[in-house]
Amino acid sequence: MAKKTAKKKTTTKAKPKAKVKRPTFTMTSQQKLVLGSFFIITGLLLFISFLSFVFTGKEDQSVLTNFPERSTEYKNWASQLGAWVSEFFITKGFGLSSFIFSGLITLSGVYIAFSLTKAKLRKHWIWGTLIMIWLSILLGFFTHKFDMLGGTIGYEMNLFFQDYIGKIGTILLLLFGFVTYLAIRFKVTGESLVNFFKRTKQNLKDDFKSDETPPQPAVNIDNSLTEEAEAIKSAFEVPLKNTETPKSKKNSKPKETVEGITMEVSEKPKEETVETPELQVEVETVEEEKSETDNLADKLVEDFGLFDPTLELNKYQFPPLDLLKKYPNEGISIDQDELEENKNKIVETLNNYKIGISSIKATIGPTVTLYEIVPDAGVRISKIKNLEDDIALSLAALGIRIIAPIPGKGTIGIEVPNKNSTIVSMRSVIASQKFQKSEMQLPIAFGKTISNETFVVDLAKMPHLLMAGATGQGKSVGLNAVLTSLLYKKHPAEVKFVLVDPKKVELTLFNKIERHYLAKLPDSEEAIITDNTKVINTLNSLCIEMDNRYEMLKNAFCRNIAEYNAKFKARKLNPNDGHAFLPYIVLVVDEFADLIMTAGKEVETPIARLAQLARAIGIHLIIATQRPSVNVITGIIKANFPARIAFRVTSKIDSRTILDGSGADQLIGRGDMLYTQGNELIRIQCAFVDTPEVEKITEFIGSQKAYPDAHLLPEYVGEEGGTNLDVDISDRDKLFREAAEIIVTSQQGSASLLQRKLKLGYNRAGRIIDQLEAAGIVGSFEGSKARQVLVPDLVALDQLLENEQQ
Ligand SMILES: Nc1ncnc2c1ncn2[C@@H]1O[C@H](COP(=O)(O)OP(=O)(O)OP(=O)(O)O)[C@@H](O)[C@H]1O
Repeated sequence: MAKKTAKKKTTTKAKPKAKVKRPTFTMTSQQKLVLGSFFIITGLLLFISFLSFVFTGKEDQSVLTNFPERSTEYKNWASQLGAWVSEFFITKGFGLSSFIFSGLITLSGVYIAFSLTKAKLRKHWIWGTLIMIWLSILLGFFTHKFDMLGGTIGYEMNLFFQDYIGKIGTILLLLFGFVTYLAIRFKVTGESLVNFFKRTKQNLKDDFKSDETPPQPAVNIDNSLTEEAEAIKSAFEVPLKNTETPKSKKNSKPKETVEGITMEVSEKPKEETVETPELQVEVETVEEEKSETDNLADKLVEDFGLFDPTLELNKYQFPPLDLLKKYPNEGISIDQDELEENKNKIVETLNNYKIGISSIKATIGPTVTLYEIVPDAGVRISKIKNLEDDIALSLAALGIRIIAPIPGKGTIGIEVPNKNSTIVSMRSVIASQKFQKSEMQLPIAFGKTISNETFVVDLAKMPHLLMAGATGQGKSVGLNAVLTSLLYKKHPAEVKFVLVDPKKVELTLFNKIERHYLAKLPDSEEAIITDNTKVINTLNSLCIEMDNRYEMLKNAFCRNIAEYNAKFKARKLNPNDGHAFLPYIVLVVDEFADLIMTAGKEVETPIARLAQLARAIGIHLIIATQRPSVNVITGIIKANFPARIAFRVTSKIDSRTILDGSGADQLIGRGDMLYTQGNELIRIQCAFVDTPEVEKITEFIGSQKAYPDAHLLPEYVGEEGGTNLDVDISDRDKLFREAAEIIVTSQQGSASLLQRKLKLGYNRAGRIIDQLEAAGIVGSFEGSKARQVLVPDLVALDQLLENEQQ
């Protein structure tokens, strides 16, 4: 019982002890800088005083004995204070070794100001103080002649030792101190000392020897010796450097080198051993065998140069930068008051939640400033994350976003909108080096990041983009920025746009560049698609284009459009075999929600198909929507659009639908956006391009020589095209006869042959085959085998078709 109570007592006693928190004092970076500078200045002042004391100490001494007065004149460069401290440290203290003290004070200042490791500073202080004492005792031997050498302390300590162990004893004791210092500080060993002396002796000998001795083979030095050499090297860095000998000398004394004396050899011993013949592997490069076509291609390239897709419009001029507007106050101005005010607000708010801050850093962007916070040690980031909403509320400003923690940094970010935001002009991002020098396939300059860097991404890498945002938040401007970027970087031969604009207003300006940059269905008048049924046809046509391109890539043994085009430019692909230079195709759909609501699956299926497969063959989709609800951005669409942009949306749910997380609901609008390509979110101020600017650009391009027509997409005959066509001769496909001839000449009844030769889509080719079957030209479907061709030659075909007419 008694034991128990005793136990209890001890535990109850122990508890409050554990609870007691030692107050931790952490300084902000600014405080550190102030304190650090104070130490540096003090250290320098001490140094100046000491130095001056060496020359003026004698003269000042008489004055120093008196009580200090303001009028008294001092010779010391730091006047009265300098004379007093120097007298204290040098005469009464440690003599000349007091200089070490001034050095240590300055060093401390540097460590504090730049937040360097404290452990190292502690080491400097311990060793510095020991050296100071040691030196002052040593100099104490001479203090009776020059009293400032060892100072009173050094002199007295020297005398103290002399009284007990005599002069020699004191000298030996100091020597012992020196050796201990070398051993501990520089890890010097007896062996390394012996080696060092041997080496010095050897070098001296070498210096006296003539250079006539013929060079001898190099000798390996084992690792243990090299290690020792390293140890001495670190201990005696300076002497070693001085004794470095030229290479010829090193090699001239094999015996000595075997003993492990020649340090220099260890620097590159391996290179020398590699010279042994067994180790050298000769790699024979086998010349790739060239095929017949390769030889022909080389000859063509030799004669005509690489194929130039831009040749037809070789006079085409890219729009000049001047067409884009300059804004007067574009540079970022730093408002110190605002920064200070926001900082205080953040610190106060976090303090209210008992979250201490050890440092805070601001990065000013065009519309938003990022305050990066390092919380006090022990504050859990999850706590801040849980308080996200409350903190945003307390800061009471629209557009605050908290990132806890900033990925990869472990700090917490609070983004606060600037009172005066600056416009990021399209001109500034287009003119940036990053954009101008980019080697990307489809570079897009979206705007500027929070650290005011131009943000350029490659659409080809995305490979499709989903854009969402409530009305009036900058979506249309964003789309224009994308199109403008491409217009400034890509020749009309290299990229084609398919524009879908149900609103009928946003993209109409691009009509002017129809014959340069737009692609359309063969029978349509307008290149910009505003009608929903036409959209379905266009999307299916793009699917056909995709299938065709895959076929072309397959035949050319290429994995992607870049490889294919490179091969085509090198004239390795014959246009007579159906090959052609492939421009990138960018499909832009504005108001995707509208489309999905009216056409549903009919649109979703081809879009999903394109999104899944089109990346390799250069078709890229940009889809914009006002309503980012789940029935518009369905799972299948989302899964295929890893790159997403969110302008401001009205609810957290919308934000989740686009970005898989909140954040877009906390944006400030007017082009403030979040970009993700699957991982982190990047906040960007979208570049602003106004309608008149776009108009000027399209006019400039439109006024130049153009292609005869817009780029034609493959024809797509809708499902309503009917399956009975095959029976009725008059309703046969326009290409029926041509197809029949191809099939008969090649004696191969396959749809893919027609696809390839006639550049048709799978559906149309299939339909023609059905018609050929009905006409008795090919046999019936036989599973995976090609159909049988029932007509032996072209003459028989002519006869058959003529008979049909009668
Ligand atoms: N990047 C930007 N920088 C500055 N202001 C912008 C920016 N983007 C948009 N704005 C401002 O916001 C207005 C609306 O932009 P925009 O027309 O692009 O919105 P929207 O999202 O397309 O709207 P809606 O869906 O109704 O067409 C612009 O007229 C402009 O004043």
